[in-house]
Amino acid sequence: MRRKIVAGNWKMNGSTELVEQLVDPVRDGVGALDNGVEVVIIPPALYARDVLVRARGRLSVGVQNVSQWRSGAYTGEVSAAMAADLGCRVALVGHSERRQYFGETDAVIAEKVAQALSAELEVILCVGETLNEREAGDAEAVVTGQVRQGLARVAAAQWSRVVVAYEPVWAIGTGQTATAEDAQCMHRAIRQALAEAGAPAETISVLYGGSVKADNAAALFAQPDIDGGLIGGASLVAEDFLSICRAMPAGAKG
Ligand SMILES: O=C[C@H](O)COP(=O)(O)O
Repeated sequence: MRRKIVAGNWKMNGSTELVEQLVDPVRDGVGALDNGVEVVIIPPALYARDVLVRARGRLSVGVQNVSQWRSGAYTGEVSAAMAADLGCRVALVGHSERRQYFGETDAVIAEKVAQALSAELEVILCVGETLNEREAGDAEAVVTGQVRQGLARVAAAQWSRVVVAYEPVWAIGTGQTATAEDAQCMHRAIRQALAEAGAPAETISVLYGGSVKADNAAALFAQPDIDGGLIGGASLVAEDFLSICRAMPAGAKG
């Protein structure tokens, strides 16, 4: 059986005011759900503590990035151990915006995954192809390669803290979503790649991200290999985010 997860990545958005307006209604709304979904808020690291003091129950808190180094003279970096020390449960690693704007390679991402897991955090590894890669027919090879390389250093005992998020880059923030069927195909391929990497693939949650909204979430979450969502823009409005959490079907996955 797999965990069903909806994570809200605020990206570089938010303020003290947004934390005050959004977290309590989301927490209370999640508390009233009976579909078994676990919900994560992933604010900018500076607001993690403010979100943490308001989050409880099935609402947990994550960070959007961690350093590939454990500690030391790395000005501006936030370590996985610091995030764990604060009470965060989850680290997002390898988001396409980190790959695109900060030059993160699969090798660096593998280091970050290792740091997060050794700090006892859960990891959501983000993977996804660009439009050019899809049009060239390379989408599956690119995505499964990112899975293999990003998770190359995961030890056998750590797989229970690994989640993968498939986000086609062309669908992020564009209003374009992969069809539920296309997303399902890629999720199946990701699960196959996980199995080939020696992971207990049928137990690992694979989330979909990229313009997920209240009106397309149910069709995506109904697919057998889509175990939840990684939500950007729609996670900044409590009612939009909660509608997506509510779209998760009640039955077991996997
Ligand atoms: O991390 C979240 C994703 O990049 C999706 O963002 P979006 O829902 O705004 O398309």
